[in-house]
Amino acid sequence: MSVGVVIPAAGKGKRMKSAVSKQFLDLYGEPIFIRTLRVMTTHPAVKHTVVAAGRDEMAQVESLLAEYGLSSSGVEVVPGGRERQQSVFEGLKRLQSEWVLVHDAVRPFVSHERITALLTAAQETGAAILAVPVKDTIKEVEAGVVSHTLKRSRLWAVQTPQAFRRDLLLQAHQQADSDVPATDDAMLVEAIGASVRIVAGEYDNIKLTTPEDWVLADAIWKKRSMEQ
Ligand SMILES: Nc1ccn([C@@H]2O[C@H](COP(=O)(O)OP(=O)(O)OP(=O)(O)O)[C@@H](O)[C@H]2O)c(=O)n1
Ligand SMILES: C[C@](O)(CO)[C@H](O)COP(=O)(O)O
Repeated sequence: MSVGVVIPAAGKGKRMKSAVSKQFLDLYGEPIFIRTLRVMTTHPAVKHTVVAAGRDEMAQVESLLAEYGLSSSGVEVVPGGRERQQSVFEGLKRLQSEWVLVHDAVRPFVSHERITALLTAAQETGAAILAVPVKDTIKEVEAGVVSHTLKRSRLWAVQTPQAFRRDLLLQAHQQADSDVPATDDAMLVEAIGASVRIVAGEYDNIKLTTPEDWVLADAIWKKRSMEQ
């Protein structure tokens, strides 16, 4: 199975409120995105990885790839876009593999076991995503008032990686409605009528987004260290 990876890493991390873009923040001795790349590039199915970096951060990414020994791991850097969707599209255009994984640079805790399960599921319908059942009750709100309570048993919190047949994802990006930025790639594939398979993720496959997430990251890191 030939798999290429797109790592969108061109965000500014506004919600993290950090001095530097959060993907560069240190996570126990290595930048977050380096830890994420190490997981993805060491999966046996992965042959080529493209990092979509901020235009003003490309040299920094290239330098860190060299510093942490990832330059010769089939990792290429391209300029990302103003929205995550554009960054993914730029990376996707560089891949030739039959299958593609799209994975946030700031999700360093995904496991090879879940990546393998995701790739297996994707081969059934051409698209599969990791997700976990929602634990809280979710409500729609309009003008500060609840307008609708969603049926929790049908709700999943979506993660990455997301796996697709490359030609399907390329078609989805090419046909995307640019007026409605997609917050994940599955949304684009759904929009062209493809079935997206849900694969059980892990609750510790968190996306580092706000300062509070560091507490979680620390606990996950310590738990993993004790298990080794
Ligand atoms: N124009 C963008 C925006 C986001 N991303 C990437 O998409 C992933 C998930 O996005 P998110 O967590 O929202 O990161 P930011 O956009 O940086 O965060 P914020 O919304 O708080 O600014 C991150 O790896 C981020 O670097 C990207 O490649 N290009
Ligand atoms: C793709 C994603 O991680 C799935 O939950 C999420 O939609 C990314 O959102 P962000 O605002 O770009 O972090």
